[in-house]
Amino acid sequence: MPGTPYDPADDGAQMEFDGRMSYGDYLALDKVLSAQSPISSAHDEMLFIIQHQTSELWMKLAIHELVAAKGKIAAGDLSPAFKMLTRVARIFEQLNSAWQVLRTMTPSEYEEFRDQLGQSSGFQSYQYRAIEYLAGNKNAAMLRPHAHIPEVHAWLDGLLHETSLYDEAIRLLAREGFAIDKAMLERGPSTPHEENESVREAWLEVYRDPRKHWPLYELAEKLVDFEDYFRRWRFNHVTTVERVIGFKRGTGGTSGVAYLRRMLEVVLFPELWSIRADL
Ligand code: HEM
Ligand SMILES: N[C@@H](CC(=O)c1ccccc1NC=O)C(=O)O
Repeated sequence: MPGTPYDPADDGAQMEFDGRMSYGDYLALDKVLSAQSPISSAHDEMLFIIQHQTSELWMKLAIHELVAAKGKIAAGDLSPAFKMLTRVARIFEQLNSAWQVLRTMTPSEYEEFRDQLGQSSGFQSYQYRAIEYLAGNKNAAMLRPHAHIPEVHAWLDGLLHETSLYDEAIRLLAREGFAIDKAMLERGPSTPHEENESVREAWLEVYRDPRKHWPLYELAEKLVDFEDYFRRWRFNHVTTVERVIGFKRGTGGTSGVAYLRRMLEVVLFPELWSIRADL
């Protein structure tokens, strides 16, 4: 009715929360929204903090999905693993779009607070390292920046020594009857996977007759999708870094863009890429 302000309570909206769980209670918004504490007076520092915090939240979900997907592959229960891996790819798609927000920050704006960051850097993101370990990019040297937080170090060390998502896919190939080298199956999982002929042969067979091996074929494509989006994340990162700090050294102590370009060469699932030339 004109002139009468609408009151959603008339429609049944709950308006009182004494003793009842509210939206903010459930989501612990008191904690989440009080965790942004800029250390400078630069306007863009809030953007920088929120960009990283939201990335870390999405990474938390990606880890949750990757751990579960690995378990499902190990159990031979592929359908739920497919859903989880699709979700991980979508998370990376989301993180890839998010760079557009950060890119609105110019070098001059970043320089207003960069010095205050000290030696902190995304290089020390333990969730990022966890994702790399889960995917199979195992490098024990990356544990060192976490020695000062024993629980985090122990968690990452555990992931370093556990099988990766790809190790589990290869074990599944063996269980499905493909002739996978024994050494491949028995290797300690704390070193990075290196391209292996028996694994290549197995995936080739899968791709040459998808209908016969549909679940493995679908698994392979989910893995490729994940790696595809992950590569795009690395590329977006290095391009944003070049745009914002050029070829300056990183606060984490690395050469910066040169280091990140080197990381673009990482291949998580080499056989799944190399067989494409033979199909
Ligand atoms: C203006 C924005 C950014 C700049 C200038 C920047 C710069 C850098 C640089 C130079 C490095 C190399 C390590 C070092 O510091 O020496 C690095 C690593 C890293 N950054 Fe960023 N970064 C930015 C935004 C982000 C964002 C939004 C994230 C998301 C969480 C992120 C995550 C990482 C990760 C995970 C690494 C380690 C990569 C690896 O070791 O492969 N960075 N960053
Ligand atoms: N490595 C960046 C600093 C940086 O980007 C950063 C610093 C603290 C927390 C997160 C960061 N993001 C990604 O590396 C730089 O060299 O400017």
